[in-house]
Amino acid sequence: MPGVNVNPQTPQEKYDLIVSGLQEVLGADILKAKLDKGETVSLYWGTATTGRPHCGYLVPATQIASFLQAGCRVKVLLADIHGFLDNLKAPIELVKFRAEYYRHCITSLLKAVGVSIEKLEFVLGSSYQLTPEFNMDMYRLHSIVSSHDAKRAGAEVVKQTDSAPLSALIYPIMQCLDEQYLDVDAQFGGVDQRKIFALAKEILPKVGFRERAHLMNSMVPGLTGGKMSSSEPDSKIDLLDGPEIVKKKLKKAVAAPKVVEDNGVLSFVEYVLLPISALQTGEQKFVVERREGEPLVYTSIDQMHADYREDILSPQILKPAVTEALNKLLAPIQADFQSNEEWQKVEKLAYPPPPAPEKKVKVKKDKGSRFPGAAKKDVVAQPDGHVEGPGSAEVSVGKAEEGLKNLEVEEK
Ligand SMILES: N[C@@H](Cc1ccc(O)cc1)C(=O)O
Repeated sequence: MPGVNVNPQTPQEKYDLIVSGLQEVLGADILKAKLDKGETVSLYWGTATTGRPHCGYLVPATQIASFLQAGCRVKVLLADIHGFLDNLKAPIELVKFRAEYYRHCITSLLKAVGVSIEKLEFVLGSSYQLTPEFNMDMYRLHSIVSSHDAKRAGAEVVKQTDSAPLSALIYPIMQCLDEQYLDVDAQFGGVDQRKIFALAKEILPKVGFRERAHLMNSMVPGLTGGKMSSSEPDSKIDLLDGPEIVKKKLKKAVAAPKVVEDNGVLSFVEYVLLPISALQTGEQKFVVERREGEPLVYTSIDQMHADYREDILSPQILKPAVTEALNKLLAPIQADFQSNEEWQKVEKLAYPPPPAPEKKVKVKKDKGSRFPGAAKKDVVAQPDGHVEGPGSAEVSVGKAEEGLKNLEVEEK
């Protein structure tokens, strides 16, 4: 956001701050018209509550910080039903705990990037998406959108398979309708949401609702290289990862020397660290210490790219600087977590540990299990809970650990 006024007064300055750092804006006139009338722009960002929020969430959080600084009213949609539609195997109660976990994470995350969270409102999807009104409007939209168009809209967002469940078609339409029900002027999301945004722009007016603006940020490569994926623990840095883990993960991060394209570490500086510095101090600044010589002081990403291409700024000196800055951002989040029992409790409920792995044990003594004739034989506790052993029928005895309750065993 070089040259952007972070304390905007005029409509133009406000507009410039809102769109700074974005890759694409659809319906700019909608925003400008509001600003010109001296009115407050309201917008929302939705997140489906699935895997644990990781450091990649700092990117939208930083953008939201800019929106708030520009005077916008911001809603964060905790899209629990979308989380369910996206992963039908996750029971709905789990998705709700996840929504609660997300609320804690995002609140703390926004505080960490310097946003005063009073200006922000969280909305739980299921709080209005289950009402008769919303559902009737869904049916109206279903009647005017072809399954082909619904499928295409979700192509980059919803899991695609040959015989996708109907939920994959409902998801994008529901996201379109959220704009109406959240009563906002604009929706913000990654460019991966573009096709859903385009569908919303097309279909809302057809059922008598107003067309919204759409703000998109680029898909920022994951900090550790490649795509950040919630399902691969090492590919992302969890918000609760302590300083040593962050250091280790960043050390392993892919950041080829001299290559600025698809460089997750540099992108993190560009989309998170520099904008945060600008919002907090009025100027973009990032300092890289060197073992010899003066520290390198950067005030724009272009300077950093130029030095990186020349290897003046090497991954070896960049990574420790980013590690330190990231740990500084994460420290207050982790302190919040440590001091918030409710958050800790909900974490356990939202992400229960995976079932105990298969365990081979030798039974020393059977103190009355429901496992006839198990004593002194080799038994295997299966992850799904039943215990198998030679000469025995499979007996289901609950979780693996549970199944061993009455057996005095020797680990093999
Ligand atoms: N589609 C968004 C989540 C979302 C859900 C509903 C919305 O209304 C907005 C956004 C994602 O990929 O994470």
